[in-house]
Amino acid sequence: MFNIPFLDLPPLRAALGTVTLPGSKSISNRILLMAALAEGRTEIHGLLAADDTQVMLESLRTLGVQWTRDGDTVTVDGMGGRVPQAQADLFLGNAGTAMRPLAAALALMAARYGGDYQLRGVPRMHERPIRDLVDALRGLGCQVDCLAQAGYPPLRLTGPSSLHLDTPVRVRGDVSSQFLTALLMALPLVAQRDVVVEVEGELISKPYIDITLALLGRFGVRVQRDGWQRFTIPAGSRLQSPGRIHVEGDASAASYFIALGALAALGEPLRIEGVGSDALQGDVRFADAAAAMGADIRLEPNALLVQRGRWPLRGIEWDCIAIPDAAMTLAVMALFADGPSKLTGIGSWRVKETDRIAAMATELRKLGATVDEGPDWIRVEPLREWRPASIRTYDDHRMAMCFSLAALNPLGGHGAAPVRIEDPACVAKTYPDYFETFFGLVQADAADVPVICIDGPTASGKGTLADELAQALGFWVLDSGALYRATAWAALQAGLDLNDEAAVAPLAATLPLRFAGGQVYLGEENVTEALRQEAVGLGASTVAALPAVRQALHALQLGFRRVPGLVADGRDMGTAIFPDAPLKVFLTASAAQRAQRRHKQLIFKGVSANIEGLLADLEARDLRDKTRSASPLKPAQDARLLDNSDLTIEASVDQVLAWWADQRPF
Ligand SMILES: Nc1ncnc2c1ncn2[C@@H]1O[C@H](COP(=O)(O)OP(=O)(O)OP(=O)(O)O)[C@@H](O)[C@H]1O
Ligand SMILES: Nc1ccn([C@@H]2O[C@H](COP(=O)(O)O)[C@@H](O)[C@H]2O)c(=O)n1
Repeated sequence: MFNIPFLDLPPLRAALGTVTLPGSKSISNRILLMAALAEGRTEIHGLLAADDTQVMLESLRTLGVQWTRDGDTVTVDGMGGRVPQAQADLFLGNAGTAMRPLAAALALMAARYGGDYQLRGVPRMHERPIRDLVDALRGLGCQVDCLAQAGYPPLRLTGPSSLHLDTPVRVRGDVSSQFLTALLMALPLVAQRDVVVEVEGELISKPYIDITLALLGRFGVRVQRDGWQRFTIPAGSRLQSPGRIHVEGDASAASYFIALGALAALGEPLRIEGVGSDALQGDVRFADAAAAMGADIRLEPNALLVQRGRWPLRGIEWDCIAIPDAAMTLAVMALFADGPSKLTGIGSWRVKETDRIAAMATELRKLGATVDEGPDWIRVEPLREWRPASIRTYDDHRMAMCFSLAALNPLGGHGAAPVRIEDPACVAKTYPDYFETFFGLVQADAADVPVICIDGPTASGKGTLADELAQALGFWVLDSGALYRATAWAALQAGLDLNDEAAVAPLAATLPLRFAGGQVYLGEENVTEALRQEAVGLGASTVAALPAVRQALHALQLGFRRVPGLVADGRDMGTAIFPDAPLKVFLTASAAQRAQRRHKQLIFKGVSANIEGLLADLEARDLRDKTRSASPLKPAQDARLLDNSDLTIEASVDQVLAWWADQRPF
């Protein structure tokens, strides 16, 4: 996950590949609660691993539920209808799918057996209305207190109290369908007699109720539904574990990849695995809206294949009442259409993680779009002159994910503009690896992918600086010295003369080199430590003077220029490999300083060394690197010079980040 203040996306032009969706958030949290309330042990496969499921799991543990995790399988020992802990204080973050169902289940538990539970969340959770559920629970006879503001969390649920199950439970359905879901999941706990729930007002997000009913069915509870206004939980209903259950992929998350395919899968379709024609989730109907805009979509039972169909996309008017979450993606797709698009039925956006209508309109306008909004609709004009924009995400995972698609702007107008996503880590709520997955599918012109070059003599701190910059910006790193070191090491292992250009160059061209998890591998062998030996460094500077070796490693280095960007450390990054890089830094420090740093580094690693010897070695290496004919060590003409002899690592990093910030258009 990119846990950084912002993530810059370069302009993107195509998409290709296969994505396997994470488990559905809505299904994961429903199953977790049902498994906890049920009799028996449930093995849940494909559970979403994200913030919203984590708060549910932690809450269940606080309530005394036993569960274990093995990869994406969680095994829950059901508590058989009674919560072990009669008192608990639960923090539920911003997870509506945890707050509402837990409120209903614990209110009924407290009423029936006695108890005292407090449910709280982040400040935004305390602004999200829950009055309709509170009213319904109070109507049932539960004791529910709103601890800050009437109708909003935090809540306190106490008991015992007597329940009135003989008259229908009434709940409003026009603000959030989660209130009805919460009641339907909790009422089997007290269904000694038929319990009837009546919905007041037009029920929104009906497909989510279908999910609830289907999952209740898997747990042995067959709710009778009369239209969308009346639901009966038959007397004697009890939640019983189905044994094993599988969570289907997240259909709302699929919307980003459906859109990606519709916009940018130009030759062959993007394959989206985890949801398909037999999906439970209503958000899979997003595919209908995308198809109406022109996407070419094929449905398989557990997969979607999407590619560009009509182009430009068609502007649409669409009632999104059944797909409120996925509908946000349509608003960004609308920028690529041939006419305006109007999305209606999205009043619930106002009470989600943020006021999504206001947030969407504000951020689309930053890109240059013309947007109108109403209480429950938004209208978006297509965009031709895109502006680089820094997109605020409002602690809303869906804002971050759907605005990633704006980086495809070269497909939808003139020019090519980078897009900045602020607080990209907000995707942790439902899809921690979203950006890594997205980057694995998209393609950019190499020239659009930014590179920061850090060249300079040995032990000046290039590697350290490059790693810190890459971490701060979410970029890849190229330690080009490792390529020359690996060549030298492999040549030494093969008993070659390091000056034998004809023998060493073919070795460099076919190095089975792999970087993974901060380690360097040659074939299956981890050579990270071996390559850092001083003798190998000296050998590297010998083979690096051979033009055929440099030529052999050239294409390999270019391959590191990948979305979202690269920090490249070496000797000729700015002069020979990435001459078009937008920022080149030539990093130096006095030879004495560098010898001291290297000495300290080696002593720290437990390698004995003396400063005089190190100084002599590094001066010899500097001389060879500077005086060789092929790509000698020297600053690029447009490089910024940074002498860090008297700078801390932090100060050097800040300086380069400041130079970088100056160049960005945000
Ligand atoms: N500004 C700095 N102040 C003090 N120490 C530093 C500074 N920058 C780097 N160092 C330290 O100097 C040592 C050498 O740094 P590093 O390995 O990053 O250099 P390098 O230029 O990449 O070397 P090489 O070219 O040999 O790979 C490390 O121990 C690092 O922590
Ligand atoms: N772009 C580069 C990088 C390195 N070299 C040569 O490799 C030697 C080892 O590099 P380190 O950065 O790992 O110390 C170095 O002394 C150079 O001779 C190079 O030529 N070009």
